[in-house]
Amino acid sequence: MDFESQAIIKVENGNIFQGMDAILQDVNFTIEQDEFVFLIGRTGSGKSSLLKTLYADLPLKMGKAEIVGFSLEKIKNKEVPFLRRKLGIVFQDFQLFPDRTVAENLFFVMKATGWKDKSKMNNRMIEVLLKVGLGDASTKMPHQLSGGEQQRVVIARALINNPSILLADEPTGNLDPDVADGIFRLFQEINKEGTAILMATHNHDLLRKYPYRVLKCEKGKLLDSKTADISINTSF
Ligand SMILES: Nc1ncnc2c1ncn2[C@@H]1O[C@H](COP(=O)(O)OP(=O)(O)OP(=O)(O)O)[C@@H](O)[C@H]1O
Repeated sequence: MDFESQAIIKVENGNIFQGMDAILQDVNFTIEQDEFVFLIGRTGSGKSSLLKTLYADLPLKMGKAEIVGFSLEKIKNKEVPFLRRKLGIVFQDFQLFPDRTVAENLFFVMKATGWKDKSKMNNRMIEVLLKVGLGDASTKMPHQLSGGEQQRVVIARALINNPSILLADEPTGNLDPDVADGIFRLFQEINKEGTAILMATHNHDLLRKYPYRVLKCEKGKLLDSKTADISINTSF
């Protein structure tokens, strides 16, 4: 039996590019199955670029990275949907379809990721909505929900395929502090149930309140609170 902890993400000497521009160099980190990790750094420092590389929206041109069993330096276009099926992605550019109900939004992702059985789809739709505290929202249109509720639907959608890890880019941005707190607590519950979380955030309050591990993009490097002293009090 293997008693070693299970790495969900392992990046070795990774280089993050936007086109020809090197954004982060010599990136090294591992995230284990049960971890909750904040990703911080000033605006433009490379947080989104790193997350996009992890879900294969940007190519890993140099170095090695493994995520949920896929090697990013080798991944082929046709394999990307299979990678994304194993990830939960909560991103600002992955918003809900405004002209479809909550249920239709969730079914859309299910169909795109290979679900076929209508009654299983219906059960899973109800299950993920209950998990995010929106058991009665399935027939609503996104505009009939508050910002925090819409974000919960986005999280429900990310949970559909039981991902091993959630990648979240500013999931509490644009929300009132109380609502942001509720969304954050939801992420904590999801984490306690065994899903790793990598969350990019500018929210100083969260960082002060919850002493999770921190990865910080700074001057083209990725610092890790496991091995470096990262100040979260300075502006970032
Ligand atoms: N689509 C793109 N094409 C070219 N360059 C880009 C693109 N998106 C981002 N960049 C550049 O890559 C660098 C890192 O941006 P990125 O969005 O990863 O930063 P970030 O830390 O997520 O910022 P923020 O906190 O504002 O979201 C910036 O210099 C940015 O201008």
